[in-house]
Amino acid sequence: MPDSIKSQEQKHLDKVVQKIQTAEEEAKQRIDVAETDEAGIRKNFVNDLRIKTDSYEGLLETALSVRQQQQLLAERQNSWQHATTELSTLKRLEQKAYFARIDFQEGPKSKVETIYIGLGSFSDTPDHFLIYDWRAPISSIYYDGELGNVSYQTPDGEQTVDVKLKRQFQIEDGTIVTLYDTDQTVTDQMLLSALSEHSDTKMKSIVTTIQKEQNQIIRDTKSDLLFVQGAAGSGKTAAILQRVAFLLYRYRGHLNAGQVMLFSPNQLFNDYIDQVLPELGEHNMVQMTYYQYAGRRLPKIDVETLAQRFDESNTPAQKAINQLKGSLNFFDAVTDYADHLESADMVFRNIKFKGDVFIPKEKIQEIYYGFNRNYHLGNRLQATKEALIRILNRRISSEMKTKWVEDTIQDLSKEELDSLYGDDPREFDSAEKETQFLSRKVVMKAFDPIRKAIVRARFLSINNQYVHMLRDMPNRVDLKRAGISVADWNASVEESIDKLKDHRMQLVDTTPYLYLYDKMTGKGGERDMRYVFMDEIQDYNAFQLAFLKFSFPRARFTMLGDLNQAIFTKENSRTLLQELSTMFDPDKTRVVQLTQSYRSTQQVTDFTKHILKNGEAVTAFAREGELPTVTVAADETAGIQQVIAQLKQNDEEQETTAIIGKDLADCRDLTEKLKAAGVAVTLIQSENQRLAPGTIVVPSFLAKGLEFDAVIVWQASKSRYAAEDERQLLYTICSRAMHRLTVIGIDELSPLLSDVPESEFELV
Ligand SMILES: Nc1ncnc2c1ncn2[C@@H]1O[C@H](COP(=O)(O)OP(=O)(O)OP(=O)(O)O)[C@@H](O)[C@H]1O
Repeated sequence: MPDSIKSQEQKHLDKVVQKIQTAEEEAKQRIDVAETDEAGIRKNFVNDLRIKTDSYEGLLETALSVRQQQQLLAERQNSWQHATTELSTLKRLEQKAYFARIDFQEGPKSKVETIYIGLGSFSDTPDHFLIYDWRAPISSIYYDGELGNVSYQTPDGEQTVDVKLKRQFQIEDGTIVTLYDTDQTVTDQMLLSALSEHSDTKMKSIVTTIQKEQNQIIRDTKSDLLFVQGAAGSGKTAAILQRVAFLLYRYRGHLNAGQVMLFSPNQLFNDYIDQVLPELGEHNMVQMTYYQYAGRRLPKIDVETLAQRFDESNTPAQKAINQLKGSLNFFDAVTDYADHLESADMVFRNIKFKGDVFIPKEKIQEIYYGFNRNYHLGNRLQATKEALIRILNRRISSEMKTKWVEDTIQDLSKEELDSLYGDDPREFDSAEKETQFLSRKVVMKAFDPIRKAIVRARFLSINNQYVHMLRDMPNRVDLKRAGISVADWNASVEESIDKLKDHRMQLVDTTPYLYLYDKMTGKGGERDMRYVFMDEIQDYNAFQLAFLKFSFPRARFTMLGDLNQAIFTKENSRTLLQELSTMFDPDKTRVVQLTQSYRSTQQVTDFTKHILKNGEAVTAFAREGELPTVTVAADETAGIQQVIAQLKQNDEEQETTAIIGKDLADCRDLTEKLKAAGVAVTLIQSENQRLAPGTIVVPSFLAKGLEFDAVIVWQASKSRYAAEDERQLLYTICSRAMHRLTVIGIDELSPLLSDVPESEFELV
């Protein structure tokens, strides 16, 4: 690139930066004005306000004046907010005004236009944009195409332009460090340098180097279901975060971050990605793991944790049962069962008062089933509650005459009396009237828990109902076809009952349980949620997906996953896809496949992909690195020595390392031994822990979605990874490495690695 171009661009940049600085000054002034005005209004508010309460007109005048002041304040606050947001965008732009320039022509005769693209828009006059936001429709041409004709979507339809120049900049503190012109033949220099950087405990935005396929995901506005199958490291997570930023921009004013939700694989991952949106000047969306989502609604039940689920070793019968409980078939069966409750079989509980039955369950049942067929579960329950409240109100008078009420009144202390009288006048015509007043108050207070129990539908029993449903299931699903004997099913029901008694539940039961509860109580889901994102979809089951669709009826779904990394559902993940396809309108479903892996060097990607058999396609990105190393240590002590030596080298070369063991027990053991040898490491034991800088030791099931400069696979031995269904797990672990992969087996290496050609690793 000739220096003259660089200096011309620098001149242009200087001009833009100068205008940004002017705009910053203006924004600051507006902030000052708003602050002074606000202080003034508040001060005058007190001085000016004359409270006139002697006449109706006076009251009205006072109210109007308060309202007027409030409006003035709100306006100032609005303009303060606006200017503050603008100032923070300007400050970011001042450092790095833009990262790309595009020259294009709208038609053969039109003149060539130049635009610059950055993290936010900036214009010096309303129609003169010096910088375009990367999310603006026109900016799409930077990501979507090379030179020549490129189309992009505008709110008015598709537009095609002839791109003449595509230039990328690296700018630091207002100075152009480098710039490249790109065309088809040149590898993307910016991407290469972005990918060669060291890992961090926080993910960064990829706005400057979004790739064409990723751009399709980011800018999709049509699909009800956008499904992305993407190889490990293909930027699925990166793409959804930029997609959230895009949607918040595209639907500004109609969509806020609270209406966007991301289900992520674990809390560590939430922690890892939580800076990306703020970096882009947006608020974070609602972020939760499915476990947290379900657990939040089941505060009294201990839901099985990830670690417990990972350690579970199920018999073939249990596996078949879990598979059935996670299927769409089962979802339909629960729906049927719930519909059937409209006419029979709802389980009721007595409403009790002071240990005695107050309204018997038979009575409740009579009321509940007394409404006509037009009543569905939701309004039937509502009508029942209303009827029960009426019964309760009628019982007040008779209860007032009982002995306990009289006794209670006798024993009331002065404070208790005062609180019963409240603000009511204490003048009564007779002592009898006064007793009556107090009796009513005493009874109403005592009935309060009953009132609450009715309002909260405590006369229903979700636990009993769930058990009833499980017992009834053999009538609704074809157990034989699912490969389950009646005896095995019944045994599993008993097991669920035992767990429930102990306030525990397997994850596979939580969703049918919640779904049944929502159906019983007529909940229609959260209608306000507009976009739901689900990462690592391969570890969900179809029931969960159907339930989320039911729970967020107005949301559009973006689901991302990698069938190669199904560490919990294993081979079942393939049936998930089929089931998913029946849940959404095919015309509104879009499937995108990402095969290029950006995370790892070519050498690491080539190695890891040979772990898979019949896996989804993975292509390495041409970034060179060293060959992975494989060691088979004679015993554990030798293995640990190898870990220590490797850590030393990684530290010297400033490569952040994660040592990934299979389960928690292995990781604990290794951590202790490393610490005893004087090596500083942090053990990550649960998904609720924070990611720590420095070397970490982490069990496989918590490493999902994360990445590290260097990975040491601890105990890649036959004793740990031998079963065919552990291939995906081993693949997931190895694919966390960005630059360096060290595989250490003890005694005998895992046979799952035997297909990796010798030329793809170094034996040490
Ligand atoms: N277009 C891009 N520009 C720069 N970096 C990118 C790009 N796409 C992906 N990356 C980087 O590649 C790495 C992997 O991306 P990400 O974690 O989003 O992949 P993933 O598909 O979710 O992977 P996995 O399924 O293995 O968790 C990240 O460091 C991300 O920043």
